[in-house]
Amino acid sequence: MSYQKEVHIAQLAVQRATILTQRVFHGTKGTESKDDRSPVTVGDYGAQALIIHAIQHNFPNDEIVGEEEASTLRQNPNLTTQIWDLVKAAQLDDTAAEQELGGPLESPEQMLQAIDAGRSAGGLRGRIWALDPIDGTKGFLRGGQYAVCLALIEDGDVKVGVLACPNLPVDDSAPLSADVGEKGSDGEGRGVLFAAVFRTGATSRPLGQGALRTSRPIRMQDVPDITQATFCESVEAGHSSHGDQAAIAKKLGITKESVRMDSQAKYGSIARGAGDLYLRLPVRADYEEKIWDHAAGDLIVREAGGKVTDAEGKPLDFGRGRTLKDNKGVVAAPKTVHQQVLDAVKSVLSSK
Ligand SMILES: Nc1ncnc2c1ncn2[C@@H]1O[C@H](COP(=O)(O)OS(=O)(=O)O)[C@@H](OP(=O)(O)O)[C@H]1O
Ligand SMILES: [Mg+2]
Ligand SMILES: [Mg+2]
Ligand SMILES: [Mg+2]
Repeated sequence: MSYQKEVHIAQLAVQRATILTQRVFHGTKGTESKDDRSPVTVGDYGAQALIIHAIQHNFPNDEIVGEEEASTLRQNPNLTTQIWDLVKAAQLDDTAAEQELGGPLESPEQMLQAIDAGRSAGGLRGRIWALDPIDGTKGFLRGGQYAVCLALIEDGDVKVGVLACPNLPVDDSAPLSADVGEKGSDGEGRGVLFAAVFRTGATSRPLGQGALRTSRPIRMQDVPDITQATFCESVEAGHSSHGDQAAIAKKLGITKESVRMDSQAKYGSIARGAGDLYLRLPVRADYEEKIWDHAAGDLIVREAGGKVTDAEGKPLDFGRGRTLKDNKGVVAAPKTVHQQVLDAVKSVLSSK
């Protein structure tokens, strides 16, 4: 199977969803108090509805594991109306592309049903889409990095992965910096769409509507000297262990500051050679990573010449349900240096 239709639809679907998420961000900027999470709630539900509608239109027999579900939304008609107004209005300029996605949704009830179609339990058999409508919620709220993430898992293996990152530079060669990571902005030159298909490589293209089909290949960069590597990690100290990650970097002789950014933008950034390593060491032993937080990024990095494992060196297992219950942590690096990085990870973890 070539998965050409799947990747094409997935790209258009996340692209359309970012029209909504960007409108939500701009529409609420300055009007909400800093700790108000309502924009992300609206964005999460709206983006999930739009993407599931597109999947169901094109692949009606596939299952979907989506992060959100509509039960609390059903109790809140005002919020439902607010989201419905945004969902109705989020359309691609390209009418043929819009038709390919099934066109606009028909009613608020259809929207709620679409959101709830993301309830699959996942597992080892069949075609299952993993969807994170807004990954990096904190990044989204502060105008920093976030991603709209969609992957197709077939019989437990990721076959297609797409990541829309509205606040990353379009330019694949733009170096990572703390500014790109933590602040970001969606001004000129920002917005990138990463994609990968199993065994055919990874690509990026501008997220802007003018350039629907101008993908270019991306590769991780060589790391001839690990001490010069740039590593990415989560912003939130509660999501990955900054202390362990600093100790691993030190063990490798890395002196550069880490680049902290929210979301799977970390996977996209290393896949295109803007950084080198992504380290995510667990803070709590009982947390199970969710498949929608990793599936697309895992494939994009592997197809760009990288290797992705957990902290023990096992590949991420997407066939175990809604979570990566057999994995702890994430270590993503170019193939050539992955073992060296993993040795440092094991050494730091065993000395704790
Ligand atoms: N305890 C714990 N440990 C690890 N991961 C967790 C944890 N709690 C939440 N999450 C998930 O982290 C997702 C965001 O990951 P990031 O790497 O972007 O983290 S951060 O936002 O920079 O902190 C975030 O995804 P979103 O909810 O889509 O933002 C969560 O699914
Ligand atoms: Mg997430
Ligand atoms: Mg999310
Ligand atoms: Mg969440």
